[in-house]
Amino acid sequence: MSARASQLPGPAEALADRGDGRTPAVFLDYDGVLSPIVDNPSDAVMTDEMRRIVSELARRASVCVVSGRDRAVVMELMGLDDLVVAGSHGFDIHHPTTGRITHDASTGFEGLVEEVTREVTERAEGIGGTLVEPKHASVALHYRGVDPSEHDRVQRLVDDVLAAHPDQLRVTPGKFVHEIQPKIDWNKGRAVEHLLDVLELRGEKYLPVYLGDDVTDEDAFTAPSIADGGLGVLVIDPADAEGRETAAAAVLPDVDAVGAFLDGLAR
Ligand SMILES: O=P(O)(O)OC[C@H]1O[C@H](O[C@H]2O[C@H](CO)[C@@H](O)[C@H](O)[C@H]2O)[C@H](O)[C@@H](O)[C@@H]1O
Repeated sequence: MSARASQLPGPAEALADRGDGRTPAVFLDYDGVLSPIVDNPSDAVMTDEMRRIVSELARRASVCVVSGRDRAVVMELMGLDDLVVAGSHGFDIHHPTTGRITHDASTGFEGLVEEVTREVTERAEGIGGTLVEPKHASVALHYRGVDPSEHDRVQRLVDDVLAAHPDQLRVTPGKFVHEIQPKIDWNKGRAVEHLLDVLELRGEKYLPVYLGDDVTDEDAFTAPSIADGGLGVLVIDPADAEGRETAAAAVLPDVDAVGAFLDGLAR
């Protein structure tokens, strides 16, 4: 079910309505949730204060990070290596003690991703302001720094790449970024469901909570465990909330509010 973001309550109110005292199983997106959106992706380093909050929460509850980023990159930006992290939009999942967490969609596309990353990198060199971000299981073409008059060229580049691999690739939208991925039925929502199984977080004891800010996070908000009985929290600037339909059940306005919410969770 989708709602206008501007009409949703804060998560504390949404949780009070549920009033069930379950232990949260927390799933966190990275950019726009644990770190504010900035011009250069490599500048999105998590603050010491957010690191403290997330680490302390992980002592009280299960915490997994589910990011569009390459797993190694998001771990470095967080400065934490003791959390379960699902990188590349949930394709590449790692547990700090047991190692790689496999799933049906996790292998078989490495060569294609490498080939497409090369192709995108070569073609993007001709468009000023683009930034190519290679990942384990996808490639991101950023255009935040591209003059708006050139956005069509960026779109054409992506369309051409997709047209050359119509059955193998898809593109997911983001904030001034095109994410080119294998065309596989896997996303952040599937990753959350998989993690709930593998980490044995199912049952009436647990409340699955997912915080995200982007279009790809809607896959997690609509995942059965979040949509039915869990809690999806959209992080969105109130100025943008009127124009955003979401499957989340609650909203927070910014990264600071995320910190305050996580700090108070499971106490
Ligand atoms: O799923 P997430 O952890 O939220 O990652 C989504 C994408 O985030 C990054 O790009 C976005 O944030 C950048 C830093 O604030 C910003 O410069 C960029 O315009 C945004 O699109 C990241 O670079 C991507 O790889 C992620 O897929």
